[in-house]
Amino acid sequence: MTTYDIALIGFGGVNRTLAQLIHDRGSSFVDELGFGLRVVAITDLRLGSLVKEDGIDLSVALRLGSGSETFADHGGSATPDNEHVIRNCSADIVCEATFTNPDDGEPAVSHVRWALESGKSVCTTNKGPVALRGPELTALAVRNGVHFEFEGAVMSGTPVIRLARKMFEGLKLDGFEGILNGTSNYVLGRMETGMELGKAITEAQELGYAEANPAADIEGFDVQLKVLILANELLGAGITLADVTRRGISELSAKEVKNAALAGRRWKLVGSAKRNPDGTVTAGVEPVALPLDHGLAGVSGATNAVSFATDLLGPVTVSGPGAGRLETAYALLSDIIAIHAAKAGVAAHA
Ligand SMILES: NC(=O)c1ccc[n+]([C@@H]2O[C@H](COP(=O)([O-])OP(=O)(O)OC[C@H]3O[C@@H](n4cnc5c(N)ncnc54)[C@H](O)[C@@H]3O)[C@@H](O)[C@H]2O)c1
Ligand SMILES: N[C@@H](CCO)C(=O)O
Repeated sequence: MTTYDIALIGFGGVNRTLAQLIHDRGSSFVDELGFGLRVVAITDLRLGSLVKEDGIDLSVALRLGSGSETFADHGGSATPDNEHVIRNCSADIVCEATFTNPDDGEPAVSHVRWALESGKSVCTTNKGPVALRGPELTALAVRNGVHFEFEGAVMSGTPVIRLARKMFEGLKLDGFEGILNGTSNYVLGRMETGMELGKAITEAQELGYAEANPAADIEGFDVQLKVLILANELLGAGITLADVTRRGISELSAKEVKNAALAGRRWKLVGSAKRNPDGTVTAGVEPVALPLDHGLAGVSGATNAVSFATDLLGPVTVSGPGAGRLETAYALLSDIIAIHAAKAGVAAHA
């Protein structure tokens, strides 16, 4: 029976929920998915680091976080020791779910690089490494015979990247437009009811949607990274973050948002990219007051949706959860499933 040993880098909402899934359903994975999962290392800024080659007792790890206990109280260290843990633990797969840093993607870029260099595959929901160093890290994975998967970096557990890659073969993608941030979409919906921006943001934080610094959601930095990922990964745009224009929603008042809804329009934060006749790609993020009959106007709450412009089918829209601890933990599980399938494929052709 195949068992994958997992290292969890960052033990917050997403990786903690993945650990809960493994704890609760791990025994059914073997029958359902053809493999078992065992967590052999966890690091976190607040909890430190814990490494157990025969598997960490997740019922113990999952109880930590609210009190003063750290991994140091359970045979581990009070510090994350990320490079040592990532390079030396026995994990087959590293799940990187630390804070997204939109400036340079660090330290997550280093976490991913250390894992790939030490022959470990990586699954990540962290947009930084994917948006800012994606091609370089993918090439490093190939050179080391491992996998770099990042389905959860865009639209959480909604499999937009793998779907476009596998199901759009033969189609020419000329662009996309979408609602790619659950927090801002949830906030705009609450503002339509008259709720002030600050209170709506607090609600999104309590629901586990928001970034550590919610300005990333509200000012469009999160969508800017996601537009860059989709443009480069799916349109082959070859652009950089500086090429993606950005405006957020903090410029909108609750009154403007509410009045627009009364006038038959809905404010949405829209990320888009369009291939120009000369082959270059123009990309950006901006708030738009959409007419109610627009395909994206009805996308509410933390739901995301992206409509791809294709040559043979016209617009094709993918919609689903764009944020949420469980939804995003599933994205990491879907990455592990993809790695297992790739390994099985290789074995089948060996
Ligand atoms: N929550 C969602 O809905 C969602 C959806 C898609 C993608 N993401 C992305 O997934 C990542 C994790 O999201 P989350 O909701 O779990 O965030 P979170 O803030 O709940 O958890 C992040 C954890 O990482 C830890 N951490 C930060 N820097 C670290 C470091 N250098 N070493 C070790 N641990 C470190 C923090 O202590 C924290 O516990 C983020 O990059 C986020 O943008 C989140
Ligand atoms: N904070 C992000 C999480 C998903 O990337 C959002 O609200 O969409």
